[in-house]
Amino acid sequence: MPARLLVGVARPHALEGLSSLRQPWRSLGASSLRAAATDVEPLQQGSAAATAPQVQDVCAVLRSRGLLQDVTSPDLATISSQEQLLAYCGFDPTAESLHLGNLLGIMVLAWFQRCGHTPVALLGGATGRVGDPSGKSAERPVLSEELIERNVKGIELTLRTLLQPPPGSGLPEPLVLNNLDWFGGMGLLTFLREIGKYARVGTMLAKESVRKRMESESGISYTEFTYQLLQGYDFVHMRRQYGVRVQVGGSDQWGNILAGTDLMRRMMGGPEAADACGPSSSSSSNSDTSGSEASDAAAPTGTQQGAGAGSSDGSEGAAADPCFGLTFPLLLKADGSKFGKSEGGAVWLNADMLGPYQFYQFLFKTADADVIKFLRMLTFLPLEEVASIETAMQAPGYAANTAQRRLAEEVTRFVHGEQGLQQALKATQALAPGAVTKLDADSLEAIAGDAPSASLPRDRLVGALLADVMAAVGMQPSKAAVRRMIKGGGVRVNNERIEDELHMLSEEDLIDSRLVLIAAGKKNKMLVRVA
Ligand SMILES: Nc1ncnc2c1ncn2[C@@H]1O[C@H](COP(=O)(O)OP(=O)(O)OP(=O)(O)O)[C@@H](O)[C@H]1O
Ligand SMILES: N[C@@H](Cc1ccc(O)cc1)C(=O)O
Repeated sequence: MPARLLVGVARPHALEGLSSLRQPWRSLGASSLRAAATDVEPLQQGSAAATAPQVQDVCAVLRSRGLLQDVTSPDLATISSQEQLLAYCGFDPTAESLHLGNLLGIMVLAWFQRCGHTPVALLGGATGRVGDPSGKSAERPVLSEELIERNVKGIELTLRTLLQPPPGSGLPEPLVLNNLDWFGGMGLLTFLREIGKYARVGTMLAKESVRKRMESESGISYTEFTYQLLQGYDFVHMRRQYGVRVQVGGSDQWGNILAGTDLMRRMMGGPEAADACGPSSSSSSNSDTSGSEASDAAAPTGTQQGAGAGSSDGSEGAAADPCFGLTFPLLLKADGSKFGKSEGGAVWLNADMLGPYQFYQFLFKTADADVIKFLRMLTFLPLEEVASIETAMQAPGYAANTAQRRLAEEVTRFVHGEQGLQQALKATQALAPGAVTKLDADSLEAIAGDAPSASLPRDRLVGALLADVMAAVGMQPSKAAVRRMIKGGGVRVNNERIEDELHMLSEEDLIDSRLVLIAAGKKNKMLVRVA
């Protein structure tokens, strides 16, 4: 029996019992991984191959979920159904947290993992110091070393947590690497002799990311121009050291990914590497390549094959195993702009930067037009279930936002765990107008980032007129305005409607003796703390 594909559960922790995948390579050192990966027997239906590690065609899965835009060779489909592969995605530490757009890369790695392959998360400790010009109209600011280190820690934890397989699931453990480990100690002369020698300036200049910036007034620095070589070498290095054979990234990374396969061909040489690592013009799995860097896709490949063949670290044999690049479409907002961190209003994955309640609420507000697509891309729900949600949406009697609720629950559970989801659900219920759920201070703190907050000394809260408090914190322009709102039934304290214009706040109104939530109408909420 082929391995069952692991769908239907949002968080890997919940996977126990679902998997028949094993991981015989788990106890192997990193350098043995490649050998182990090539020892895998092809999977055969109903044969003794049941004892071999189980792998599946990851391209078919990714395509069905809308997560495959381009692939450098269609052979990846066949090879991924026969051999265990290591697939990597890189993340530069340009912020303390990853964001919703980055979740796509994590999902793609997670699907590789669920198909029996090893996900490799690469932290760009070195590349983050250089700055990727892809998709950027201006030079990136230079971040301090301390900030980069802090950011690395922040995103590393998220990657490790989200890619952690449940104990006993049999899914491969993730590998988390940092490119500062190989670039940190590399001198300029080594870089120029060992890497730069194999790069072609013409090809580098032709990259969309470089070309666009060269046309701009400020141009491009030599530093950012070099970025593609660093990312390219990452692939070469990880292939040699760990047997990584696939690089994935958003469609904006196509140029950098090709820089990797190109450099690999030149540095490692051999006709097989040349054949397998180059992009194939017919390989695009999706005719809509709008997100890809068009000129990069058309960049000449296979020219100067094997130039400088052979590598200084004696890994020529690696050329026999083809390597691949794969991109997924960018996650776009309703206005067509990319979910990112530089574009403002980032939907952070780190709970310290965006609490589970706000994260949940953001997904809950997904437009009807996007929700099915997001269910496919951002959750592990079986596609049949997504299809039935889609059908239900068109049927009479559909309760509005059912699909959005499911999306928000699945993604929040995956990112923030069951506890985070429960916190988000509790705050959501408690804040529904007229809700009977009692608020607690933690739920209130969870929404604090959403509602503005203010502080007042205890003696200006306890025993004070509500109208005075609301005017003092600026919720209404005057006490008279507050009184009018109370009369109209628009004022709530901790979600309970206030009917008395002369209502006084008491100690009982202070949740956990430190917080009170005041609402004037549906949208104007304020969390008032005891100073
Ligand atoms: N909206 C998005 N949809 C899909 N993938 C994305 C999105 N944003 C970023 N990625 C992918 O996440 C990986 C890491 O991206 P990175 O953190 O550098 O980008 P970013 O957050 O968009 O940065 P910036 O906003 O500073 O450009 C890349 O593979 C990139 O393509
Ligand atoms: N260039 C990628 C991050 C990355 C870094 C190093 C790599 O080897 C791969 C990817 C980005 O900015 O999104």
